[in-house]
Amino acid sequence: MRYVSTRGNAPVLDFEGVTLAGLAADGGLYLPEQWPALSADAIRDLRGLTYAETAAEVMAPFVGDSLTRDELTALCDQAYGRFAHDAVTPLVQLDHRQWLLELFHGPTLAFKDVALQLLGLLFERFLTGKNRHLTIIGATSGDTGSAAIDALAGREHIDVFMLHPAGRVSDVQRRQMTTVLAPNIHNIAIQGSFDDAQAMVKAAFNDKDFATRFRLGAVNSINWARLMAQVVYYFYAAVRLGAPERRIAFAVPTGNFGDVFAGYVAAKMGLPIAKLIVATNVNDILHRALSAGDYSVGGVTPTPSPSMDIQVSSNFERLLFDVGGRDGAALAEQMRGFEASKAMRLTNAQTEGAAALFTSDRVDLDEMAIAMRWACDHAGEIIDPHTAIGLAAARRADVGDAPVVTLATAHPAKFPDAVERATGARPALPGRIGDLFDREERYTTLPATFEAVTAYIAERATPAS
Ligand SMILES: Cc1ncc(COP(=O)(O)O)c(C=O)c1O
Ligand SMILES: N[C@@H](CCOP(=O)(O)O)C(=O)O
Repeated sequence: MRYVSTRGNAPVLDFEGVTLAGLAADGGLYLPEQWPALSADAIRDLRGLTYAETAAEVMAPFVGDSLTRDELTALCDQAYGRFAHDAVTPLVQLDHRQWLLELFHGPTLAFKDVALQLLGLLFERFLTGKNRHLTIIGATSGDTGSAAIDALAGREHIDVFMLHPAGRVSDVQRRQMTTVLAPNIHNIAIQGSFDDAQAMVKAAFNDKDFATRFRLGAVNSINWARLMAQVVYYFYAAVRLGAPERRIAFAVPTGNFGDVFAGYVAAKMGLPIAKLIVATNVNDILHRALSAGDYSVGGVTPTPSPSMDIQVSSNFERLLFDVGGRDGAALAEQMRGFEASKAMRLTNAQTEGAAALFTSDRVDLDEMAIAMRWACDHAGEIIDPHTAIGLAAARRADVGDAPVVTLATAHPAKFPDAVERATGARPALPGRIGDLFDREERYTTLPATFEAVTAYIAERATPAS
């Protein structure tokens, strides 16, 4: 499998190359040159497989010859062996039409573990014995950070510098990151928003001297391997609900457009998806883009679903490239315009291409709380604020008679205050992190400037040999 950049001007790489590269050298994002297809028979054959077996089947075409099939199977067994539920990502039925896909049974209680447990192992496999070191620079609005830190703490060939927006993640999310005291983990609270942090990560990759000096790598969903691993649970859920004979709709609480783009990839591979429902909170740039073609950045409003308080959505670029005809030069021009003015109109091809599969919705605070109460009163399920945004959109979407699966992206105990406000129930942390609030925290606060952050990293990171 070969991977190309959305901006058309970076080296074509294989799976190992793309996993280690993160952002493409031309500032774009990597995608497979062609979408691999799974036939209806191949999808039917996924029935009855375990999650790890499904993962190896679905990911094999993307991995190509970068790993043997036995190696891929062993990595999947290891990655998903740490999940606290036998099904890894179990389905829960809410009523005759609505389902939840619980993606939060991994070590840090959010869907990010599904990809990052595997990515940690892939990094190790590709770096070991090659005398190579990777400096990870990541941005988090709360969940990617803890999942990446859990997956990479103590690994020999990797340093992690994780930027989170100071005061804008929940206490549980912050402590899941800052109480990991391994010497290769460096937590930085920046005095700005998640968008500022993400912009700094991209600027570091685009600073060729810095990126080469420290051999930068990515754990955010700019890294293709993240998305590849997330494609799996769409197949896993859909075959359990009757695919390929039945079409399934998915409602996805969305921020950086990674999770829902993985659903798009599943559809491109042949999974019969009725609709992908993009659910945003009041930071609604993606809803405006998909419903009216208007991708223009407003200010970020802090909400009880902080992981989705995002304006500039990395993976939207991947969709615009794919539905817009895969013209890297034209997209590079469009993205340059966006980066300069913080606004762009989608082309007709992009709007129409997206409308074939996506619909979108914006969910405000009251609607979110109502969805939380409905899940609790109607089905006895306590859900987190992000999942509630997905569920609110799922319940009012028009998808014909397709079952609707809302991705339950985080455990409610990560956001106890918001859950308690809406439902009156205060979810407890699972026993394995029950002592989180007794642990020592360590992090550094820095201004949200590229100079401050890169100077801090340069003093501590291992230069490429
Ligand atoms: C709990 C939770 N839900 C939803 C999202 C949105 O996912 P994505 O950024 O892939 O759109 C995030 C952050 O990414 C998250 O942490
Ligand atoms: N919501 C995310 C933001 C980063 O998204 P990513 O999927 O690109 O890593 C978070 O929790 O950090």
